[in-house]
Amino acid sequence: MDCDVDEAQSLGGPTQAAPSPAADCGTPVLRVDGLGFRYGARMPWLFRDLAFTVREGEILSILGPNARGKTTLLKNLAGILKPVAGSITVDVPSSYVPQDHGATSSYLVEDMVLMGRTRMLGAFRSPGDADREAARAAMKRVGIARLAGRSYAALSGGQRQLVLIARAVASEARLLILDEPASALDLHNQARVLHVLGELADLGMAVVMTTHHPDHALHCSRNTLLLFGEHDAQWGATTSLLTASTLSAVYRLPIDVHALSTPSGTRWITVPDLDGAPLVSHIAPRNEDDQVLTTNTTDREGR
Ligand SMILES: Nc1ncnc2c1ncn2[C@@H]1O[C@H](COP(=O)(O)OP(=O)(O)OP(=O)(O)O)[C@@H](O)[C@H]1O
Repeated sequence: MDCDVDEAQSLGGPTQAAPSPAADCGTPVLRVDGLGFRYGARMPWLFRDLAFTVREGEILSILGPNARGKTTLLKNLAGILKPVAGSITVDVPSSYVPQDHGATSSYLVEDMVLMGRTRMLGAFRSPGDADREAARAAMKRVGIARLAGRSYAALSGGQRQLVLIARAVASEARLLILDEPASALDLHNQARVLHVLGELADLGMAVVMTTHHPDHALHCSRNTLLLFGEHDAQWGATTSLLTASTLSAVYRLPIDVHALSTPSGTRWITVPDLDGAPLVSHIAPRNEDDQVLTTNTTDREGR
């Protein structure tokens, strides 16, 4: 089979040109072209001219500092926000799992997961045995079968996160869009969720997820999108993109990347120097202090 190799996409960068995205034979299910967004005409652009592709069976990680627009990008991909520029093409049913776990619902967990079947049922059909079985299978896959009879509102934040992931799995979407799916989870459940996402990808599902864990991206994502400002985004093969120098520049913190040889292959781990954090806040976007990030800022007018 012939494999298309996508063009490398680099919108400037902290240290180097973006490496090419990894080649893949899967069919593209999500195509983003020239995407730009800002929350109002007088607001700064969060990102501009983004272009990337996600294929069936691929997990794309989106990384970047706080407030750089990762959630906003996911909301664009999920159709919750309308792009201000450019286009998004989604060729398969998708399901969005938000970062917020606000629990106002008094539904049982099994009913929450069953809601994932709504797209298949349409407006007027009640769930049948097959739908209940799909919901049960999704809960089992995510490891929350024992929570089925519990009230969703009475769960911990991490448990609710797993329920929402199970609901997305039950929906049989072919593209999962997940906002920090491991953020509220303990180490065991982080590993579990990454494992489940890997299994789903093996079955041909495409996954787009944001994460603050470079290790998670290195573990499971062929390609990564680094988002750190209007003029600074890179899309490329994860192991080539997430180097010590790039991560250190993006997060403004000395970060080492180590390769560990394990029986199942090379594992990459990132080690931040927690004493190396500058005293200035890293949260405020695009102020004068942020210039340290943009050592290789591209002149957008020249493109
Ligand atoms: N509805 C909104 N109206 C105006 N500005 C918004 C709105 N939602 C988010 N923002 C702003 O857009 C910027 C990007 O927010 P977003 O939540 O997309 O960032 P993020 O990269 O996901 O952040 P984090 O890593 O902290 O979750 C922030 O400065 C935020 O305050």
